[in-house]
Order: sequence, then structure tokens, then C-alpha cells
Amino acid sequence: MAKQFDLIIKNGAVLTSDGVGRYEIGIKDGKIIQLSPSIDSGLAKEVIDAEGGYVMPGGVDAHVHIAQDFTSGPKGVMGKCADDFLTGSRSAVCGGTTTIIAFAQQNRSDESLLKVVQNYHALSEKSGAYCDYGFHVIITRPEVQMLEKELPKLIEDWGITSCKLFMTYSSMQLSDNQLLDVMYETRKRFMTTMIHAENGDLISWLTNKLEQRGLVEPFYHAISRPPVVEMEATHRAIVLAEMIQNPVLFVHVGSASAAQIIRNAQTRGFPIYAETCPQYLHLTWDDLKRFHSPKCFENSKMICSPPPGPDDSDQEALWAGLRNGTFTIYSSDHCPFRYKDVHGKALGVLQHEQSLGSARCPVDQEHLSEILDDKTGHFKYVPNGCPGVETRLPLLFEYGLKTGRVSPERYVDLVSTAPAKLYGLYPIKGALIPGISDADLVIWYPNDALPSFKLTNANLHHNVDYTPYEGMEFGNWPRYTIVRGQIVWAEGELRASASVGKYLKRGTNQLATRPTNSIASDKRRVATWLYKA
Ligand SMILES: NC(=O)NCCC(=O)O
Ligand SMILES: [Zn+2]
Repeated sequence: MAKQFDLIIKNGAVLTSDGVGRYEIGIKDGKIIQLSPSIDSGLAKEVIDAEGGYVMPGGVDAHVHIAQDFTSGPKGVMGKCADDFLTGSRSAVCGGTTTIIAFAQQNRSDESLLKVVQNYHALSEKSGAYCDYGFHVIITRPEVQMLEKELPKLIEDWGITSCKLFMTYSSMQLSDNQLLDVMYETRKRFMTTMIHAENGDLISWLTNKLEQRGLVEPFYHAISRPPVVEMEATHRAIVLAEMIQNPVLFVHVGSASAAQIIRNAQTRGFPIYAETCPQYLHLTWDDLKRFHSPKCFENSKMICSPPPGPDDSDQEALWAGLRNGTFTIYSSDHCPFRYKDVHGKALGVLQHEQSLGSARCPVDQEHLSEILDDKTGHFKYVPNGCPGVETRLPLLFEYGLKTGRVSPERYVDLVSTAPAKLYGLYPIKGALIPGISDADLVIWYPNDALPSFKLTNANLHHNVDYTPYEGMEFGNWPRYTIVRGQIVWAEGELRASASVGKYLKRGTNQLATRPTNSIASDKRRVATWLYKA
């Protein structure tokens, strides 16, 4: 007789952003079809006993860099991502994430965003993926005609309803004028505008001054970007966004001062969304001196933009922001570069030597250890970014939920439900609604069932040769990850192939609130005349 369910999950503490309850979950054809206090095990082909552990919607990581080539154009992020869709999504599911949103990146030489997206999609189709995935688009050519023509197609044909704009990296940086041009177009189409807020000119100026003084080791990456660099750009972007009444999302917010500026705008009633990431809750400037000696080039492993805060006082403010709603979402900003790789962090040495005319030959993968062992290099040539798609959920579980810094409900909201809403995937993703939601789930170990362990990079499934969180203690980890009803990760083993993941067409921001009337009509801040017929 045909079974009513493909899979039943029994004895779990079912946790959503609304609360915790003892429910059993019935799954059929990739969907959740029943949630009730008890379901007869005989009705299912397969049963998982959660033994009292938390069962929650799968993680939605709205900020991952995968298969991105940053090499084109001078003074960009540099390097090439070490993870493709296969290895990046593999790492995601092994850490409890069932949906990722990656970046289709327009370079200045790309005349069509649609082409960019088609090419990027071909990469994901070629490698396959272990989890579902969608795309944001990075816009570096703010040409109004192109935007008018292509944005509607991106939305309708591809379900791409968000774009990322940069205020730094000269190969991607937009001027205020250009930011306004793009925001004016995205506003018309209810696209979510993501902003990387750092003052690129200030960074270049400080970098030159550091260079003149010979201060170029990895640590000085942070000194070239003190928190005020992020704070100024955040304030400026809010002024622009408010002027034309276009809600924006600040990605990877790393400093207390930027979080405060965002909080002020939210309190005024202007809809601003913000994201923070694990690196800003767990790292400080000291981590850029962590390896061997403060001058050791290995410290380049910790370079990301913006850098983490100078000390842990920023971290406390960011934890508060996660609790009080300043931060809407918590993402990884997984930006995977290998240390010993000619496309990775090693570029900090290789490009530096080339710029000095002292490049050693041959500069290839084989000779890299030899070259890196000399431990010289310049931070400005080091690709910016750290890996973290697999550690995102466990870190916030261990250091946020278990310590009481965030409630269990807030935890689910930050890692799954809010990103699903913000990026138009809810309630298919980020929820456990019978008959509606995909059966994307994470099941944790019951309390104290997993002996606590110190993380090492060998535990992880990305294609990167280090983790910034090496040695940190964990007492829990996703025990099962289920993507549309398929068990992809179980008790430390990958159980599926990369044919599970599907491309997701997304809707528009479901959190979007309109600015309050008083703020929308404040002629001191808003071009109120701009939208009058
Ligand atoms: N965040 C980071 O350091 N790398 C990723 C690229 C970017 O957004 O800056
Ligand atoms: Zn960024």
C-alpha cells in the first residue's frame, strides 16, 4: 500500500520564529504536509527520531560568494572564489543551510546584466548543487537605459529581485550620483538594494599614507579601514536613500558606529534593513596578528571588508543589534579564498613582488609554499573575504542561542525566516507551514548528546584551506539537514548528490514597510516632489 508520508520526524522540539512546541512533521513529495502532536510511524517510508533535539526550518544564507571571478579590472576584491556551486552548497548543507543566495557579478566590461546572469546560471547548472539557490545581481555599470530595459527581465524571467552596489573597490565603486541613478530604478520595481558601505576614497588615501610609511603587512588592512570608514558611507547612503525614499539593506555591517547610524534611521521611521555576519561577532583587529608574529603573511587569512572591530566592544553592540532588531538578518558573507593558491590570499605576496619588479619565477601553485614561507606581502593585493557558510548556524547556536544572547525564536528568524521574507522566498522557505512550505529542515542533537569538540578545518566541507574559527569550541552541530524532503546530511555524513539543488525564482521583499507619512513628507530630507505625477 502506498505510504501517506515519505518521511516523518518524531520527538522533536519544533522551533520556528513564532515559538517552540512538541510536534511531529509529516513530509511528502518535498513538502511539509502535516504538523501535529503525533503521527503514526507506520504511515511513513522513513522515520527520523529527533530525540528531543530542535527541529527548525533550514538556514537561508542570503550572502554567499561562489564561483565569482574578481580578477577583472584593477583594484577590485582580487582573486577567484575557491568554491563553486558544488563545493559551496556542500559546505552549506553540512552546516544546516538549505538555501543560498549568491552573486551574479557585472564587471565594467559587461554590457548586459542578463548575459551576466545567464553565464552565472550556466556555472551552477554545470556543477549542480546540494541545496537550493538564487542570485542577487551586482551592478557596476549604472546606465539608466540598460537598467530600464533589463531590470524588468531580471525580475520576471529570473526572479532576481535584489541588487548589490559598492561604495568601495575602484573596479566596482559607484559615485553618489550613480548610486542615486540605480536606486531610482530599483525603487520603481521594488527591488531590494543591498549596499556595501565603505568610503572607497578614504580607504585609498589611507592606504597610500600607510604605504609611504612601509606599513603594508596584513594587519594594516584594518588600519586602512577604521570603523569611521563604514560609518561615513552608511550615513551617506542613508541620506541618499531617504532623499528618494528607497529602502536599502546594509550588508556585512561590522562596526558599532554604523549599527548606531542604522538604528537612528530605523527609529526615525525610515525602513532600513541590515545584516551582520559571524566574523564581526567573533574576530577583532587582534586576529590580524594571530599567526606566528604580527608581521606574518598568514594573517592575511583574516582579511575581509569591512574588517572586524578594533576590540570586543563593537562585538557587544552587534550582539545587542541582533537582539533588538537593528539587524534584520545574519548571513555568512562566505567569500572563499584559499591561502596557498595563486588565485587566493597568496596574491598579496605575488602581486606585491610583481609591483616591485622582483617577482620570482616560476610563480605557480607548485612553488607557492616556498614563496609564502618568506612571509612578505601587501594587504592591498590580498583578496578580501573569509569562508563561513558552514559555520554560520553552529556559531550563532553555540554563542548566541545557548548563551541566551538571542532567544531560540530570534535565532530562527535571523538565520532563516527573516532572510526568506526579505528576499521574497517566504513561506516556501523559512517556515514550516503544512501544505505550503518546502520540507527544508535542520535537526540538532539533543542537549549534551554530542561531545563538545574544537573545530578544525578538516571538519568542514568547503574548498578552502583554513577556517577563521579554528579551535573554537562547539557542543552542537546540525545532525540532519533535509532539502525538500531529501536527507542530504546525516550524523556527520553527506548522503545525497549535487543534483538536489534547484534554482529559485524569488518574489519581492515581504518585509517592506513604507516610510511613515511624517518622514516621507519631511522636505528637509526627502525630495517629496520627485514622485508627484
Ligand atoms: N566582504 C569581503 O571581504 N569580501 C567579499 C566581497 C565584498 O563584498 O567585499
Ligand atoms: Zn561587500
